Amino acid sequence: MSEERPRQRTPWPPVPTEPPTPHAQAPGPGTKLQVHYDECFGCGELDGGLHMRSTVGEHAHVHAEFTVTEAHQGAPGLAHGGLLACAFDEALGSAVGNLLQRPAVTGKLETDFLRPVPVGSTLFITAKLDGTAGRKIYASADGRLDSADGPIAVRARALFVEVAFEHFTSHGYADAMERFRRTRPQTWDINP
Ligand SMILES: CCCCCCCCCCCCCC(=O)SCCNC(=O)CCNC(=O)[C@H](O)C(C)(C)COP(=O)(O)OP(=O)(O)OC[C@H]1O[C@@H](n2cnc3c(N)ncnc32)[C@H](O)[C@@H]1OP(=O)(O)O
Repeated sequence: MSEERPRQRTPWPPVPTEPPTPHAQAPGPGTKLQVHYDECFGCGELDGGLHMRSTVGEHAHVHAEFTVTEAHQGAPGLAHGGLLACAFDEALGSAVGNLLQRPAVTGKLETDFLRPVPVGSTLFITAKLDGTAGRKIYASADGRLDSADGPIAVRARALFVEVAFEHFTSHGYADAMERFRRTRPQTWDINP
């Protein structure tokens, strides 16, 4: 189960990109990121949610931790892969949204599950921005077992696509922007 084991991987990002430039008002290293929406399954306050919290690291990285509980099992004593993918979606989305301050949704999310993740373990996830190409934002993340320098258990790569705020109001709740602002008043006053 060495993390050096070669795996067939396609080039990433898959298209030519610009370097990702954090927004001038992006939170700096050490900032503990706020919940972006209090009913979010990943970071919100919902019973049964993942309750993930993220912190901005150096070099436009975002660090998140996800502790696997009995409520997250797939096989006995082991995390469900789909739930792990969800934790990565949250960490990657948090990096994209907070560092670029651009509203974006996940268009594609790819995960490599390299090691089993047992109940009681904590995944230390580091997400980073890899490049942008117009509305397309590429990001990737590693999840290490039980410490920031533990073995990599899960890797993920994602494409986020920037959307207008109308994406949320026309496909979700009509009052989506009020709901976002109720949780984080200033963030959603930015112009996309
Ligand atoms: C702002 C402050 C934020 C604060 C913090 C926030 C934290 C958030 C944390 C939350 C975390 C949780 C986050 C969540 O859970 S987000 C929820 C899960 N995601 C969704 O619901 C998204 C559903 N999909 C859509 O709405 C549309 O399909 C989108 C908007 C994605 C694109 O439809 P649209 O009609 O608008 O655009 P387009 O189709 O012309 O595509 C545009 C470009 O993208 C390329 N493309 C698209 N899809 C794929 C694909 N699968 N593989 C490869 N490429 C793909 C496409 O080829 C094109 O490229 P090009 O031809 O231009 O070269």
